[in-house]
Amino acid sequence: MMNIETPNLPDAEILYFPDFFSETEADLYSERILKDTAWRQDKIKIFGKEMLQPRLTALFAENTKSYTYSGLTMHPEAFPEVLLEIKQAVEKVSEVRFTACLLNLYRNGRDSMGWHADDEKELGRNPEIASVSFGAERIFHLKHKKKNARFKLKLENGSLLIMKGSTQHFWKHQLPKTKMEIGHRINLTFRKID
Ligand SMILES: O=C(O)CCC(=O)C(=O)O
Ligand SMILES: [Fe+2]
Repeated sequence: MMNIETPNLPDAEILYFPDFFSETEADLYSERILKDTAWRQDKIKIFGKEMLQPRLTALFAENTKSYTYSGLTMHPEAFPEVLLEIKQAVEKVSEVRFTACLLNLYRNGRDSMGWHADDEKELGRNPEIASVSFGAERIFHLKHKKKNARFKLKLENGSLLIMKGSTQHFWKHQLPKTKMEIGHRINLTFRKID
C-alpha cells in the first residue's frame, strides 16, 4: 500500500505521497531528466528591476499554447518519453489528465521560488496541480492569504504532492532558500492548461 498524508488545512485540499516513487526509480528519473532537458534561466522583473530567476526551468506540453506566469511567457516543447511515463503514473492517483508540465531545477540551496499561488486563468477554477520531487529534500511552505495559518512540508526524493480544490484560491506557497550544503533538486509540476 502506498503511504499518503492529508494535512488538514482550512480551505485547502492537499495530498502528500512521501514515497510515490522508490529511491531507485527516483534516482534514475532524476538523472535522465537532468541530462536530457534543455534548461533555461529566464529574466524576470521584480519591482521594476531585471533579474535572473533563481532556478532553471523548462516547459513541456501536449499542445503549443504558451503559458504566462509572473509576467513571463513560456513556449512549451513536446513531452519527452520520460515525462509521459511519470505523467501516466501520477494520473493513476489524480482526478484530472494533465496537459503541461513545468520543470524546475534548484541547483543548490541558494536557488528558490518566492511566494505565489498557481491561479493563472488558463488553469481554470480550482486547478489540480501535481508536483513530483527528485533529489535533495527541500521545505515547502504554505500560508493562508487571509487567515493566520501556515504549514511546512518536507518534499522528499520520489514524493508526490497534490494540491486541488480551493487551495490556490486561499493559499500561497514558496520554496525558500536554505543555508544547508545540499545538492540539486528537480521538481515537476503537472498542470491542466486550457
Ligand atoms: O519546487 C516546488 O516544489 C514548487 C514549485 C512551484 O510551486 C511551481 O512550479 O509553481
Ligand atoms: Fe507553485
